[in-house]
Amino acid sequence: MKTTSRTGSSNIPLANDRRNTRAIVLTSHPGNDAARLLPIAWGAGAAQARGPVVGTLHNPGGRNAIGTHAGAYSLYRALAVAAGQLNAEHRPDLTNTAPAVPIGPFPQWSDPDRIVSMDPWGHMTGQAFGAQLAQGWDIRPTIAVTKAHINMPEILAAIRAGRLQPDGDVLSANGDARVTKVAIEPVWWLPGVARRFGISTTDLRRGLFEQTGGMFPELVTRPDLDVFLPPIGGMTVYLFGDPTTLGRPETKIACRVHDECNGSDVFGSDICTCRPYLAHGVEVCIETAQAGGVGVIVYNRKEGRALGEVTKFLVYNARKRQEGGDRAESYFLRTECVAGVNDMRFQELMPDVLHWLGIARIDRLVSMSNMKYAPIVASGIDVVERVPIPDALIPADASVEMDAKKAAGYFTDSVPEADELKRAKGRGLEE
Ligand SMILES: Nc1nc2c(ncn2[C@@H]2O[C@H](COP(=O)(O)OP(=O)(O)OP(=O)(O)O)[C@@H](O)[C@H]2O)c(=O)[nH]1
Ligand SMILES: [Zn+2]
Repeated sequence: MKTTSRTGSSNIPLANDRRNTRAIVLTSHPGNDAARLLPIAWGAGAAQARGPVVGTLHNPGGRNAIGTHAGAYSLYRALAVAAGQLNAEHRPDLTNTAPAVPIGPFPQWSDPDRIVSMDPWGHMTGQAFGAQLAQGWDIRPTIAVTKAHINMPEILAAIRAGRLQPDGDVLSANGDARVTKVAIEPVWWLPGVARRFGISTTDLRRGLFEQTGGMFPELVTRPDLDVFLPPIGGMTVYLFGDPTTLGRPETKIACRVHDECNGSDVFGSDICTCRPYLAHGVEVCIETAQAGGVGVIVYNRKEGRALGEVTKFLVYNARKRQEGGDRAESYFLRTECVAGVNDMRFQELMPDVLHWLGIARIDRLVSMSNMKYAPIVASGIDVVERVPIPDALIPADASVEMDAKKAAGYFTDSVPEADELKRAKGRGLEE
């Protein structure tokens, strides 16, 4: 490759020569200074006692975690560096990037087993670890908190139908809703993740090592490093109402925890209920915020029940081509045939973000999924009411999915009869 080529508008001086001559330093064996000088005491009550997570790539001895920040994008970063567009030594200038609204600390942050899949101090790195930053440690935020206005056609329709009333604050007459939005990257404390699933840390680390094709040797060679920045998508939280009232027992909370479905969420595909239920969740959140509470939408990047979109589309074909047509009875089976399981979302980790927000009770949980409800309750959060999707919002082609979920134990008072499940209700491939 020609190392002098440069594209894009970056003015960062290139380190091409260094890029090609820098020694490769293996991080797979102990002797690591950061792990000794900045140990992480996961779940310690105060930031200084807990210590910062350091995933820098500049100094292999300056790390106390496995993996890299924004792990899901690390290969794009590798391309940018290899192509000479990004200086591998670049350190972010974090001026003015601090949270737009303070969140926490909450008592839940100081229980090591309560939050194991994100860093509760991840948005407060500048504030909490100023001393270490001043010493030159490369400490980066894993959470960013900002503010926005969002506008969804379903919310405008709810205003027109008289279900929502604009108040000029939470909701404007043009359908704009004011939100605080939070982007969260995963940070796994491996002993806690293993305990959540009732497996040994050794088995977890071995599984992670093998299933990533040996991408992170430290998983097996560095038992002194307990924190892993996994190369997977994180989540986004949308908060409606005043987030500074979170953590107070009197604050009413509405919540939808939603898993990504690009086809429906973004493109409006009618094969499932994802976007309609998400929009209904936003409506309930706005109502709750207008009554003085906080509405919480958690959007997890777990496309196709964490099986991925290719698997999902393969399954759609299999469902629609099978003898007897697309029907609820074989809905999960068709997924299992392709993926080996019908779901890999591991909702056991999902309540972490709710504890990070200081939530101890959800007044209105906008979900019918027992796979979400059970871990939320088991993690110590009370759920007062479960809000099903209104029947009128279920798209025509989604009735196969809805019947299958209800038959599999979805929260409902209308479990479909066996005959219903056998009946082809979904469209064929050419319809
Ligand atoms: N693999 C696969 N995934 C699907 C299919 N239909 C929907 N999904 C995925 O299933 C997930 C649906 O998640 P949610 O909208 O949170 O719904 P849920 O888990 O059924 O629970 P509720 O909260 O009651 O809606 C998303 O990740 C979708 O991408 C399908 O046919 N195959
Ligand atoms: Zn969907």
